Amino acid sequence: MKLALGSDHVGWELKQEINEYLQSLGHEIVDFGAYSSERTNYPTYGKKVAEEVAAGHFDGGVLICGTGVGISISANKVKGIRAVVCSEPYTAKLSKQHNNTNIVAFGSRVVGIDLAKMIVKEWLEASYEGGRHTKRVQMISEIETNE
Ligand SMILES: O=C(CO)[C@H](O)[C@H](O)[C@H](O)COP(=O)(O)O
Repeated sequence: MKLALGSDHVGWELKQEINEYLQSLGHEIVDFGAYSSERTNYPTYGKKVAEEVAAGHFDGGVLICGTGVGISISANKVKGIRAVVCSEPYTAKLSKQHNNTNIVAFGSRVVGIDLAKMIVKEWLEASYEGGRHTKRVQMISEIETNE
């Protein structure tokens, strides 16, 4: 898969490790920053990755900040984005199966590298189930349209 990565300065180090891991699994990665531990602002990167995914340039996105919360909130402000923030792989898996998430986010202050790897692996390997979930996901989209 072609994946867009983003983080703030707090998530930068973990993003480097996740980038290497995803490439080792054969995925094509583009890192949209941050590119150092110098203090920056997570909305910048949440928005950029979300816009790239929403535009169809990537199959999905991975976002990392201190908790995963701010950067995922930022991403979810972009139309067409369903970003999940999670700290264990079960939520990541079901977010794809039931909610058709297209971005997974987590926090470098919350999960270590091994759990982060499990989260992204479960998320990437899961597939959206459609069926009874289709109407609900459409209802989410309609919220955006009716803004
Ligand atoms: O977790 C985050 C947002 O949900 C951010 O990484 C931190 O809250 C924060 O922005 C880190 O910035 P700091 O100025 O270095 O504390």
